Amino acid sequence: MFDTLKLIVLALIVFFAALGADWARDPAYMVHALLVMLVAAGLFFWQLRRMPVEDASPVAPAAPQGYMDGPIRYGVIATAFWGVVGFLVGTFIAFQLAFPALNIDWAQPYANFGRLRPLHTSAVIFAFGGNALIATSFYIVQRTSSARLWGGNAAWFVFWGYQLFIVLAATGYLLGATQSKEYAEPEWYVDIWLTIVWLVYLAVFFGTILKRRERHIYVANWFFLAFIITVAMLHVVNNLAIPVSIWGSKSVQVFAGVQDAMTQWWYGHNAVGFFLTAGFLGMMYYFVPKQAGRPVYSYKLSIIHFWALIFLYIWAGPHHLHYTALPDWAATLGMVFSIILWMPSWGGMINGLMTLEGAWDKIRTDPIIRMFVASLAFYGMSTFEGPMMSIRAVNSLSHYTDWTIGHVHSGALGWNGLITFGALYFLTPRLWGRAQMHSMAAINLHFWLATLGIVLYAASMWVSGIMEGLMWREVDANGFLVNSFADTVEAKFLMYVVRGLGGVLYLAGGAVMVWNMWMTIRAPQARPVTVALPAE
Ligand code: HEM
Ligand code: HEM
Ligand SMILES: [Cu+2]
Repeated sequence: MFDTLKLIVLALIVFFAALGADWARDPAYMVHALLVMLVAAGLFFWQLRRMPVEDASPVAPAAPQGYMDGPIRYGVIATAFWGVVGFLVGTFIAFQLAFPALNIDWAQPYANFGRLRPLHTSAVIFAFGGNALIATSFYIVQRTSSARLWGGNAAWFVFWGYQLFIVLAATGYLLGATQSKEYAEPEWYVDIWLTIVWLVYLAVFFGTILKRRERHIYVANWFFLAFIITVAMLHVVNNLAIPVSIWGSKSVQVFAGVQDAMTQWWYGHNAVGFFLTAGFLGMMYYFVPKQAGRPVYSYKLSIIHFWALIFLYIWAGPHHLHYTALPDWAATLGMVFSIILWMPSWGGMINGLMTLEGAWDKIRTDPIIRMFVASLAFYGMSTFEGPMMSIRAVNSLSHYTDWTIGHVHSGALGWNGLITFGALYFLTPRLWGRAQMHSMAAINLHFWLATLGIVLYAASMWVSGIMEGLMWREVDANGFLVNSFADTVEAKFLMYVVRGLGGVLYLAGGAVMVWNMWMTIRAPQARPVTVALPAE
């Protein structure tokens, strides 16, 4: 009965998607409708073939046992795949900025900087970071709750639904569909789809916590839960829009003017705070103690900095809107909260680093631990730099310059990137039942390629950012501006090349990791995959 219903729904989706493709008002909508039609048709036939013939034996299949690691294995591969794609596009747009001729004529308008930039930011944040968060949260919540993922195949829906979201978003950008909100570029129907997937994700995660067999909810799960709930709220409010037509991708924002700007940066800043910070802290609180073989340094500190972090982050958004039409008091509020935010941020860093107390020698001997430590160091750096940049006087120099880009990437490449690599190295052997990663030397090489890449990236952007900021405000004795905008662009050329080379190194490190993961997965199995059953 339920299976037949599924078939009917899928057939309806195929029908309406075909209609949408025919009546589409723009190319992005048409391509997306065709894509949805193909996916739904594929699912229709898959479902049809799975349905039992009439007199099939009535024996019910045994209820699955143990942890549900299938979607996590796929998530680990997806994380590595989208990571390399995102780094590749990042490196390409970095060279586009240095050599504008790379906006190749015949590939216009699809491959110009304007369309590839959001492709990069979404690929690294949502595809690479998002898959890492979903996979690790599913892994961690099961182990720390001694329970199998709630909701049966819902976890598979979350995985595949999320990949569909990524493909719709990415192809949409290339075809010119965007609502022009940074980190929230996808158009209305893609947003609706993500909302559905995200609510199922929340249900699976929270359902697993509810059926846990441990009395205690481990602190990593608090961070993941805060991340999932807050991102749902941010996503829905920031994407409130009215479509111009249900057969087209264009929509109109509900908010206008400065209200729209404030909503956007409330979203944008908390995407950093909850997606790139709280979720990744959840990862940190599981993998660092596990890999170090030590308990968390201070459980009390983890609780205090958790509540401080989520309370403070939400107010800091206006630091993105200094010297705009936003009222001064609001900008001051954002600035003050940003400065206070330094403390709980460092609380997290200290808790992570001090977990190594008594095991400091591991930094020398264990390349995975070294990745975690470097990641925490970059987290500490960018959460010191951020509060500083929130101060109005500093922001008047840094805003609109490459300093911001340097800040972003010391956090993104250093903190988010390195901790994810460490987590992938931790998970791959365990999920595929191998004794350890294929090559420790390759992890070491990856560490140095990535670190050197970050250093080149951040250093070149600090130099070029502060230089252009100072050049823009330089005036002569009569009060006239000394430099034209083009002068600053010219002056930055060398720094852009250095940044691009940093990207090449970081990308090369990613390629080494993919090779290492591939070799590990291919190696003969050392122990059974289901190592542990949820404790009864
Ligand atoms: C190979 C590595 C990478 C390279 C070469 C690279 C390069 C770039 C470039 C050239 C830009 C545009 C800058 C501009 O418009 O002036 C950019 C923007 C951005 N990238 Fe990356 N990127 C890399 C990795 C990452 C990763 C791993 C993340 C996140 C996890 C990330 C997040 C971002 C964000 C958020 C922006 C927008 C910044 C802003 O608007 O202020 N990038 N990247
Ligand atoms: C206490 C922590 C932090 C504070 C107070 C903070 C503050 C700031 C400030 C003031 C800006 C510049 C706004 C502008 O002039 O336009 C900024 C930009 C940014 N920061 Fe942070 N930051 C923090 C941590 C981080 C971390 C850890 C990451 C990444 C993992 C990050 C990612 C970003 C991104 C992506 C932008 C660029 C937004 C855009 O304009 O597109 N921040 N941050
Ligand atoms: Cu911010």
